[in-house]
Parts: sequence; structure tokens; C-alpha cells
Amino acid sequence: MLDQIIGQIRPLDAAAMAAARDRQARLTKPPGSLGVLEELSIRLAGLAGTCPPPLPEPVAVAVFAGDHGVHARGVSPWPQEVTAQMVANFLSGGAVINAFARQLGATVTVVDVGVATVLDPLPDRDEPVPDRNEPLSDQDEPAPDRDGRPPRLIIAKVRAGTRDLSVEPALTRTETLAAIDAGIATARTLLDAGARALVTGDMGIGNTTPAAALIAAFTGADPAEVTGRGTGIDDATLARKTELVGAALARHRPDPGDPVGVLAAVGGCEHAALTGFMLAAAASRVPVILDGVIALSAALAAVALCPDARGAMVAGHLSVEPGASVALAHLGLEPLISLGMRLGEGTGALLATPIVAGAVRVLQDVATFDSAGVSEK
Ligand SMILES: Cc1cc2ncn([C@H]3O[C@H](COP(=O)(O)O)[C@@H](O)[C@H]3O)c2cc1C
Ligand SMILES: O=C(O)c1cccnc1
Repeated sequence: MLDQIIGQIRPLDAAAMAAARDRQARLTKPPGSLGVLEELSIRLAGLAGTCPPPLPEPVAVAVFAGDHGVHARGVSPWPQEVTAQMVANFLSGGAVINAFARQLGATVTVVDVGVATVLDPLPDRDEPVPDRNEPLSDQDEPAPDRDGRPPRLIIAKVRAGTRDLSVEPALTRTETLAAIDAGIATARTLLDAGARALVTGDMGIGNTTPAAALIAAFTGADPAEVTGRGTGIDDATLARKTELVGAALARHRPDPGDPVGVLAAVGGCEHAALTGFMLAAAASRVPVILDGVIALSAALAAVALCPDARGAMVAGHLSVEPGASVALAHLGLEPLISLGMRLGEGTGALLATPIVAGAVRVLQDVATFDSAGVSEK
């Protein structure tokens, strides 16, 4: 699916962007007074190919879950089984991303692309579990989310956790392409069900280590610049993690000109799936709101595969994980919010979605000086 989706990605529409820029200048506000929202609205018009662009709603979050062989090296204080336990928590509606989804009327879809254990989809419910790969519209469980549908699980497991990237490639090329395909298929499922904004989420104990390695590989940054404390590690663990990232890069010598090879060598199933998810959003000309350091590492791969994919990307927030700012600078994206968050799951990106909608509302709703009879300076 990868080549096909890349073939569908087009540059932003220059005429729609010019119309949006012109309209921004005529709206009843001092020019430039909406700061980064103005450029964002112009880019969203270019993505949609029309001015004003459609509202980025409904919003769908996809949380890609996977485990990591490098976890055995002690890069995270949390046991690996927390990945599967958090998947169960997402499905029961009890995680932070569920709380935010309830607040914002978004749907949550969890995709098992690489969890180490076999998942029990709904451990707390008695009724038989329906086929959870059905389209969203065919759900029949009680709806725990405010306006949306209940969380749902897609099983697209590529392998039960990656190999230890510090000693061997995390994934084969075939596995990497399968994970990318799972991300593309997830995006298509959500778009077919009506989503008009996609939010990237991740869950995978240890996944900030491959994220750091990917960011170093794609940006050329030093491992010490991009390796961070993840869920909260002490100085000794951070030193070991940084050394492992450096050792992995020295061993595999990933070539940024071969993004699939980079994802295979030092990435993870959820990172590769997120890359596919972003490319599919770009191909469908729907904005994809990027979360923290895991999403940004995947975004670097997506842009390396297809530079025009950047046009669909909106940086939701600035994670405190150091690799996030390095990746954002490389991508040339400005984060919409900065709240000191470092959770993942899609939480920072989801919180930014009303801002993206606000940027579109300005082009849709605000009167011009002419139409409102307001004097210009
Ligand atoms: C309870 C819990 C919930 C989470 N939700 C997201 N993450 C985040 O933390 C993990 C990455 O950090 P590291 O590389 O340090 O392990 C990922 O699972 C990420 O999604 C969580 C982590 C935990 C422990
Ligand atoms: O930046 C993130 O999304 C992040 C940071 C730490 C742990 N998990 C995720």
C-alpha cells in the first residue's frame, strides 16, 4: 500500500492558499492578530483545496500500541505488561486519552500493531465481544464517550514486540511495511467512518528509545540531544539509554535516504504504523494532528518518504521530551500548545484540536470589513 499512497499525495493547492491569505487580510481584525492561526488556516485551505476549508470534525484518535525488545535493557522503569494493561484501560474508557476524547467528542481507536501478549479485548465486560474490526458505524456496545462511540480495538499485530534494536534490527523490512500498511488501513477505516481530522496516539513501554534513535537518524542530531527521560527515568538510566541509542546507530548505520530501512533498524511497530497513518491522511487531504516525540519520529519518516506529506501535518503540542523540539525544527512545524506534557496516547494533540477548528472557523464565520461595514485604518 505504501507506494500507492505516496503516489496519491499532492502539494498544497496554491490557489486555495492565495484565497485564504487574501481573506485573512479582509477579516474584521487587525492583520496578523491571530498569529500562527492565520498561517495554519491558510495551510488547511491549501490542504482541502478550497477556501474556506471544511471544519476538521469529527475527530478520530488512533492509539497504535506495540512493545519493544530494547525494554530488556532497562530503558524504562515500567514493566512491559503495562502496554497491554493500558490497552485494556483504553478500551474500558479509563485512560487520560479517553477523558480528553469525552471532553472533545472524539472517538478512540486502539490498534494492536505489536503488543507482546495476546490481548483480551474487553476484560471487564461480560457480554460476548463482537468482531471489533467491524466499521465504526456497526458498533453495538454502550457508548462511554460523550457524543462519540465507544473505544474500539483493531488487531493488526505485526509481531509480538520488536527485536532488541541495540543488538539487531528491530523489524524486518517486510514487518515494517506491514506495520505501515496497518497505519494506512486504520486511517482509511476512520476516514470512511466520517472522520475529518486524525490524531496520532501511541502506547508502548520503552517506545521513547526507538523514537530517539529515529530522530537522531533522520536529523543527524547527537543521541544526547534527543534522548530523554520518557516516563521519568533517573540519571543512570538516562545515561544507559543514551548510550544504547548511540550504539544502535553505530551498529546499523541507518541511511535516512531509505526511511523504511531506518524504521526497520531502529524503529518500532507503532512508529511505522504512525508513518503510514500520516501518509494516508495526506493522501486524503485531511489534517493529521501530531502528538509527542513518538509521533514526531514517525513524521520524520513520513516526510522522508514523501516531502509533500508535511502539508497535512499539524504539530499539536510541544512534548518536554528533548527529541520533540529537534524533530519539530527539522520538520519546520510550530507546536500549537505547550503545557509541559510528556504522556503520549495522543493527549497533547487531541487537546490542540479545538485550536485547529478555531483557525478554520475564522475563515468560515468572520465578517469582512466590507460586509460588516467596519472602517479600515
Ligand atoms: C501508565 C502509563 C501510561 C502511559 N500512556 C502513555 N505512556 C507513554 O509512556 C511510554 C513511553 O515511555 P518510556 O519509553 O519511558 O517507557 C509509552 O507507552 C507512551 O505512550 C504511558 C506510560 C505509562 C507507564
Ligand atoms: O512525547 C511523548 O509523547 C511522550 C513522552 C514521554 C513518554 N511517552 C510519550
